[in-house]
Parts: sequence; C-alpha cells; structure tokens
Amino acid sequence: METVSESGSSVTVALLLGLVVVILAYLRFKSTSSKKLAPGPRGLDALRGMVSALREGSLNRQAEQWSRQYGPLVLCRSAVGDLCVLNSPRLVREMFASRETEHLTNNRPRCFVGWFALYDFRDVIVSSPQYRPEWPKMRKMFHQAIKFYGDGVERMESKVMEELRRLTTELEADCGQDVDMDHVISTSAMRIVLTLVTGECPDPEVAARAKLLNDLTNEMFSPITDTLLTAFPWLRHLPLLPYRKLCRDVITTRDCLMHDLFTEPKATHVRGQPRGIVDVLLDEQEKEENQWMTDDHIRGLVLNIIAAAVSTSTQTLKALFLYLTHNPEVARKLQDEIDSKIGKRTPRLQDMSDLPYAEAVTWETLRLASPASMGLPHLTTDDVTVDGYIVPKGATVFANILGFHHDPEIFSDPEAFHPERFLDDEGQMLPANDPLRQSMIAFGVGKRSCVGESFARSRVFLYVTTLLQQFDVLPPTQHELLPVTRSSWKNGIVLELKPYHAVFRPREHTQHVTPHRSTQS
Ligand code: HEM
Repeated sequence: METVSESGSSVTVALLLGLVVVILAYLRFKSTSSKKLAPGPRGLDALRGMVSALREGSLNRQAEQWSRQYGPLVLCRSAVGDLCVLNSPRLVREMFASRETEHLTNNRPRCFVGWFALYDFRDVIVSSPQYRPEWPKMRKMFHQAIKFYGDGVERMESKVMEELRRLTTELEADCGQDVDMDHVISTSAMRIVLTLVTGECPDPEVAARAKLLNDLTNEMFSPITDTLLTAFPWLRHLPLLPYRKLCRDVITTRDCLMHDLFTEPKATHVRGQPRGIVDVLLDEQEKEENQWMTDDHIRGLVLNIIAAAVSTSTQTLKALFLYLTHNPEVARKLQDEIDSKIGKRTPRLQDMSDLPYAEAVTWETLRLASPASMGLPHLTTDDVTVDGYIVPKGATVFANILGFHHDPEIFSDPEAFHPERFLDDEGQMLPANDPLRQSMIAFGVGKRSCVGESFARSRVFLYVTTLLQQFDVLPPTQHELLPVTRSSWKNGIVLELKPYHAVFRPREHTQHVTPHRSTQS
C-alpha cells in the first residue's frame, strides 16, 4: 500500500533525479575521450534507456534491445554515468576472468547499503579492496565459513535432511491440497540457512525478522533508491521522503536480528566446539593472523549469507518445481533415475555424481530462470580494452545473464525446458569445459564469482531428490497453474517468480526420510 509520504515525495524524488542528471552531465561529458569507445547509446537516447530500466527495476529487457541495436558489447554513456552491458558469455569471461583484465574489472561501485547497513563495507558482496583493504581476507573467510558445511560434509547434509523431514511431514499433511509454493519453499530455505548460521533451528519470529530484513535491504538496494541515497546520503534525514522510515526500519531490524544470530550465540560460544557458522567465525577471530576481524566483520558476513543464500535458492527451487509441473515427462525421468540409483534409502550428497539427469535438470533450471539475472555490478578501475573497444574507467558493468542464457545461437530452442541438452550420448553430464557448459554463467566467473555455488547446488540436489522420491509434483486443482512466460517473473536483483500453487501427492511406494548411517565419526 502506498503511504502518504511516498506519494507526496514522488515530485521531490523526480526533481532530485533531475538535479543529479544535470550535475553529472557536466562532469561526464567534460571527460569524454577520443578513444574508440564501445558502441552504445549516447546522450538523450542513453538517458531514456536508463530511465526505462530504472522504472522497470531491471536492465534485462533494455539490455536486449541495446544488444540487437549495437551488438553484444554495449556502453551506455549518459549524464548519470557509464553503464556497460555484456550480452555474451564469451565477453563476460574476457572481462571478468581473463588475466589481462580481471584486476581492472572486479571491484564494486559504491552503494549506500554497503556503507549504511553493512557496517561500512565490512562485507563480501558489495565491498571491494578500495573500500576495505582487508576485503580479500573477508572473501577467504566467507569460503572457510561455508566450508564448515561444504560439499560432502556430513554436518550440512544432516541439517538439511532434518529440515527436509520437517518439510515432507508438512507436505504429507497437506496431501492432495494446493500448496502455496512461495510460503513452503521460502520458509524452508530460510530455516535451513539460519540453522547453518547458529547450529539451531530458528524461532519462527527470528526467521520472520530475517525475511523482513532481506525485503528492506532489497528495497534499499533497488536502483532508484540506491542511486539517490548513494549520491545524497543526507536524504535519509528528510521527513517527507520515504527513506527516513526505510533507513530506520533497516537498522532496527538488523540490530534485533544480530542480537538473535550473533550476540546470543557469542554469549554461549565454547572455543573449538563450533555449532554453526557464527562459532566458526568466532574461533577464527581469536587467531593471531585474524586480528583484523572485528565483531562487525562477523555480523556483515552473517548478513551476506542470509541475503545471498535465501532468495537465490528459493527462486531456483520454486522455478524447478514449476518446470516439473509443466513437464511431467521430465519429472518421471527424474523419478526413474532416483528410484534406480537411490531406491528407497535417504538421498545423500555422495549420490550427486551418480545422478546426471538430476544435475542436468538443475542446470536447465538455472539457465531458464537465471535467478541472478544481471549478476552483481562490477566497476572498472581503469580503461579496459575488450574486442578492440574501450570500456572507460569508472564504468559500472553488468552481465546480461538471463539474456544470453536464452540466446538461440547458443542454446537451441531456448524457451524449452530440455535438460538433455546438458547430457552426452551416454546420458552423462557434458564436461565442464564443453562450450555449452562454458556458456552457463549463472554463478558468475572470476574473482567475484559466487562463493556459495557448490553449497547452493548441493542443497538443490537434496531437496529435489528427497521430494521427488516421495511425491509426484502436480498442477494445482483449485488455482490456475502459473505459466512459464517472462511475465511470470518479477524484476529485482534476484528474479522472483510470482506466487503459485502446486500439489505434492505422496507416491505409491512412499517411504519416509530416515537418517543414513554416518560415514564420519
Ligand atoms: C542458485 C543459487 C545462487 C545463484 C544463482 C548465485 C549467483 C551469484 C552471482 C551471479 C553472483 C555475482 C557474481 C559477480 O559479481 O560476477 C553471486 C555472488 C555471490 N554469492 Fe551467490 N548465488 C547463489 C547462491 C549463493 C549462496 C547459497 C551463497 C552463500 C551461502 C552465495 C554467496 C555469494 C556471495 C558471498 C557473493 C559475492 C561474491 C563477491 O562479491 O566476491 N550465493 N552469486
């Protein structure tokens, strides 16, 4: 619902945007060089395109339009800055992951949320060495914390299976009824992430708070709000604008949540006996070489885990089950593979390499749904030459992941859900260096690629195999089945599938998830 201050402030916001445009136009065109700049819209055309992308809350459509007009490398030069869009996986690899350019393209542009909500850039996702010299150590620490639950490690598996037992019991109780997939999947994904953070299943109140904080920070990170607050941080003090309330809500919710997820576990922390990620980080903090690590660094990393892990995984799982309801023959093939390779025992991470069809289904979902549709913004710290063109210093660079994952030149019949495209003649996954696999950039590439990739894929695997082993996923009976067209997704930093319903009907041979025998002591 729109509040009075929101509607009353739209004129002020428009005026402020106009002011930003005029000031920046002068600075921008003053520095235009005569080098061979990458092609793309300039001046008013560029501004019109940017405004339209900002209004839609997503660059994807605009990027596709530009790409048709200018080719795969697009540089949009407008008064508000240089925006470069990479519309091919080859260009993304060249810009972000080649030895010649990766040191110039892997910073992040400054954003308000990093300074205001993430303890002055004490985080991995939106920070960079230019804001925090210790950033490389933070990224390494993030990896280490995730490794505590890394691939194949029993601890993560048992926590996820615990949650899946709870979920399957809930779904059995709903037997035959339409299930609200948004609620079921996002609640379950949040419970798992918070359990991994503290080692204990969270109170529903804490999970609700974490969800609220994710929603509020996404609002703060949305293009218009972020552009304005980054340029004029003092706007947050003006009473007539919506930013004052937003900022207050973010800080209150964040501090409350950090009390639950950091202060309380810290009070009962026993050195050397980690229960979850917070304890792992507290143990690390005590080491001589980690003197740089303050409590705020730990809080920032915990906030990153919640922000990065919940919505991306929720959207991947929601999309995967929607595709299965639309493609029952894929669901049946997946169940055949599960039945023949796993049978009735509980699925485990070790099974992943034995179930190529399940892996192909995950990759096909990541291709079609591309939850991180534009990745995260990169910043060039010097002029970069790519394909014989210059992308100037200070440009914000996005990869149009969703766009090229649907490119018919790369993926034949791109709108079809066809997991077989990732399998060879023997039904095995194509090797990682196959050109088709190389065209998949769902998790980014290079120094800023996703830290949680294997963590995310392992979790999706356990969810899909456990649920498909026990249930048939069917279209809803009391609601319309959501179509799988572009309009079924809402724009945002993470592409969000609109709410939909499905039926989970227990399979005839239903078996209950029972813990498998531990292979580690
Ligand atoms: C299906 C699920 C996921 C997808 C599709 C995904 C995708 C991405 C993408 C595209 C990026 C940006 C890469 C770039 O800037 O070029 C990213 C960054 C990141 N992701 Fe993920 N992600 C997923 C799940 C996760 C999970 C589960 C975690 C943590 C547990 C995680 C942690 C991160 C972090 C920390 C970064 C920032 C890395 C950096 O800036 O150096 N992600 N992810």
